[in-house]
Amino acid sequence: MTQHTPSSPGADDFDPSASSLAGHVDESVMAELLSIRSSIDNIDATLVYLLAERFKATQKVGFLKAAHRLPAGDPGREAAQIARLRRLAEDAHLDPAFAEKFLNFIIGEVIRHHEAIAEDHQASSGQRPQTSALA
Ligand SMILES: C=C(O[C@@H]1C=C(C(=O)O)C=C[C@H]1O)C(=O)O
Repeated sequence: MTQHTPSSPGADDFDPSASSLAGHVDESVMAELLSIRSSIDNIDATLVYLLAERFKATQKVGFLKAAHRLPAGDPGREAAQIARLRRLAEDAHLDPAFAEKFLNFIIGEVIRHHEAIAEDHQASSGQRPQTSALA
């Protein structure tokens, strides 16, 4: 059996110099590209850790809602969050429409998780599914 012991958190078989451009562009251009990509690699790793932490928190919300038979989605909270993120995005020179789309994508996934948690909770406690939703 082969043992895999990463030398640093997140180290794996990732090749930071992997590129379809290798051999097709000037070496100095490639060097500059790889240097910029090293920042992109750090940012992407951070995004994964941030999302993992966010989902840890939203899972806790899902269990709390299931235990108290609350609806998975909270449109009032979502509207407030989206308005806030749109303002932050504008200040940060990020397209607010993209920020909204991205948050909506994540929220959609969170709501799916909450629905699954509620179903599991109802199945294990013998309760009937909750049909009412708050507007
Ligand atoms: C996490 C929650 O559940 C849902 C998911 C949200 C989110 O991912 O930010 C926000 C509101 C809810 O629709 C919550 O109610 O706080």
